[in-house]
Amino acid sequence: MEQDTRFMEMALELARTARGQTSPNPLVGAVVVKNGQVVGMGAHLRAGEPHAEVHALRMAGEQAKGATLYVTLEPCSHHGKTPPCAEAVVASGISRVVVAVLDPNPMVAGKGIDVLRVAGIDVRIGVREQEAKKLNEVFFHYIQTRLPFVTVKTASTLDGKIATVTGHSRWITGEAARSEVHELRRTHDAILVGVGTVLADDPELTARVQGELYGRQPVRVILDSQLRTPLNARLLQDQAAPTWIITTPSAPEERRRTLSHAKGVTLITLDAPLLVTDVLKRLGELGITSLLVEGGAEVNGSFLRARAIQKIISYVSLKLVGGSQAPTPFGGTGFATMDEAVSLTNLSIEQVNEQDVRIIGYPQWE
Ligand SMILES: Nc1c(/N=C/[C@@H](O)[C@H](O)[C@H](O)COP(=O)(O)O)[nH]c(=O)[nH]c1=O
Repeated sequence: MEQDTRFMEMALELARTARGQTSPNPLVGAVVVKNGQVVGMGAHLRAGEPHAEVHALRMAGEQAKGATLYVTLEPCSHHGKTPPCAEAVVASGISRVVVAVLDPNPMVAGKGIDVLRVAGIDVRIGVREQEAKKLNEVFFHYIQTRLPFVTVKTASTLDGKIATVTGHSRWITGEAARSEVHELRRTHDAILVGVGTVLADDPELTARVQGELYGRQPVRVILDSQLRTPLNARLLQDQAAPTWIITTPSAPEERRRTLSHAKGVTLITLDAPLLVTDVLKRLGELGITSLLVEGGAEVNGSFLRARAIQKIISYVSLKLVGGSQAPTPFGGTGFATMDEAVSLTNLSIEQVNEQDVRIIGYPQWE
């Protein structure tokens, strides 16, 4: 029924409006329709606040009786921070529910649907299911693995360089591509770089618009086994966001003392050598559901080697800089043969402007 598709698209659009705000909860949108008229709508805006269905049903009021509810994720049936939505839907008098995708949370999967069907509500599942899954790729990954969904973002020239032989890198991509990266940062719980990038670029690793801080600031994670992060690093001065420095027991004691007193800094000590899997496990335990890895080459190479990347976002600037020693996006030991190269699926390739191309893909590990 194309009506169902049309109204589910509306619910998906509503869900997207809260992008970057709902972590660790999913993005959810809901629309209540009676006799072809939209009488209620809502989105889940922040964890702990009402779910999308509750907002939509409140707006519909009495008109929910005999109406249809479109919702992008199966209504919850367990008492989380808010009462179960499935019961609220039954109480509202809704007679039909269309769900895009079932909740992947083992605690919930299908239970919300059962509550609705037992109450005599007609339920249809799977309208715009692929879009609904993609919208919550982070939530689905985290709820099933308790590990952050890892996106690696790279920016390189057409001949694959992230800097010139002299280390010069500002800028490879233009304004439009770089402002997309700030939007990307805003939607992530944390950004991770290696201390090499801190020493080379002295980055702020904040989400900004026109140079000013804007929106929710991600946690900044620095992999720094020997605590080489300089005290005068910009990201230690601005108090713009927490900075977690992940180190090892062999780091010099006086560096540990100095850095642990720097404002906004938390030291996290893991066994040496720092392993990507240990880092991700700890970040997952600390509630990081989405991690944006911004390099450098060594860190990207270690994530590749560990097969710990869910998504790649690569900006390629159509310019050539040459230099056999100029660094490339993925360093480290690399794979020995082309057979081991990892392919990307679900590709999206778009020109950001006449100079920059954005390539998004999902590594196919198995
Ligand atoms: N050189 C470039 C990038 N470079 C990315 C990192 O090397 C920089 O350290 C990081 O963007 C600096 O972070 P900031 O201080 O918070 O702005 N990334 C891009 O997308 N395009 C580039 O041309």
